[in-house]
Amino acid sequence: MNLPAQAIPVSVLTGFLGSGKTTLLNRLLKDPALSDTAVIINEFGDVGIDHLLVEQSSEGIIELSDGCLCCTVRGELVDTLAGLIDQLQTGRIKRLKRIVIETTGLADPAPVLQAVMGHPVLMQALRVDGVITTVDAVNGMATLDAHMEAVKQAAVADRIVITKADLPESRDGLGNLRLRLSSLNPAADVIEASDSRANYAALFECGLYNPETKSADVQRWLKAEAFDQQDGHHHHHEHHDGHDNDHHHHDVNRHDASIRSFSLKHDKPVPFAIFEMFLDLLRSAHGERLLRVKGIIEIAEDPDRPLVIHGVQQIFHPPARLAAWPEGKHETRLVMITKDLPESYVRQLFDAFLGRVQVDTPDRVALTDNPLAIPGYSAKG
Ligand SMILES: Nc1nc2c(ncn2[C@@H]2O[C@H](COP(=O)(O)OP(=O)(O)OP(=O)(O)O)[C@@H](O)[C@H]2O)c(=O)[nH]1
Repeated sequence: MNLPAQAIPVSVLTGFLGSGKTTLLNRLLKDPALSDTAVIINEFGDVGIDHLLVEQSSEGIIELSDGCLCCTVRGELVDTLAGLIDQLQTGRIKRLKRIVIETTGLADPAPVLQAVMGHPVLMQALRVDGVITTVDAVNGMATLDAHMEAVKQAAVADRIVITKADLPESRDGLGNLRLRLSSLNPAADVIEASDSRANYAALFECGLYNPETKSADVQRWLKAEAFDQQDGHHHHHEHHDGHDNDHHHHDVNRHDASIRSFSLKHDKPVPFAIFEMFLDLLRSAHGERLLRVKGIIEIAEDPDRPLVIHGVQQIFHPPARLAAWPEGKHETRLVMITKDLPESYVRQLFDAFLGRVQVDTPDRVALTDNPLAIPGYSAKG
């Protein structure tokens, strides 16, 4: 996790096909707060030659060549980012305050985040600001029903922008769409594009580093309270193999039912090796299912300097140490958004590693012996 002010913030703008990413970005780029922003746009069908494209970056726009960012263009994204950093360091670009990567509508944003936070060179120079996801007020519900990618894009967002809410045909469904989005992702701020407040301040600077205070702002970044409020709503899921039986949510789509958002806490210091084992097991056995994991950990060996972790699927940023705890009590907090990984399973694993074993739950040895066993779920999928 890069905290220093020099690290360039990277925002990922995602959202389903035609949901209004480019329209939103064009509007935002008129704001002087977004001057000196390099925009990397990954379009289908564009033909580009890498060095030519990177040269265009002095004008602020880089378009990646065709293909899906999550697979074929992934290497190119890393090259493009590395090229930008190189040009900045060698003085060919004078100023670069921010990078925005607009993904294709079908892309899973996870690999884009991973490219920034899991790459040994890039992560020296860049820091993840956040994920902004556009959701179309007219077609959003149907898109979420039909496309898992759209559900994932909403689930990993830090900010969700509802577009086209100005169109009269969106009115009837808007309330339900908002409910669905906040149930999928309780921590993301949801804002309408037509709202004058959908501006730079509302959509950017959602990362751990707060440029105003020039320090880490854990509360703003982790938003653990939002997950706590949500926890109560989720408990009914757990007894039914992930199927939703709550009468208030009878229309929840099966895609949404596979997504879980929850927080874990512990009020005693955790030996580093124990925490590392817990996380390693989760990553190696269920990495694909961890859409996003953030946390602040009280480590027994150095309890005054909390460890901050951030991961997307298997890839975790190397943990950062904060100089001190944010105000309030020292407490380990982890927030997770998972897919096909029930909260109860992760909770039991966490408890087992911390030695908080209940009579009817397996202990650490039992879980490490058979880490792939999730009740009600097959090992793959
Ligand atoms: N009325 C209205 N139209 C919008 C809004 N946002 C986008 N649109 C229109 O929706 C269409 C698609 O918008 P784009 O910004 O191109 O969407 P996109 O997500 O970038 O599209 P792709 O790159 O194809 O995935 C365009 O015709 C826009 O003018 C909005 O808030 N209100």
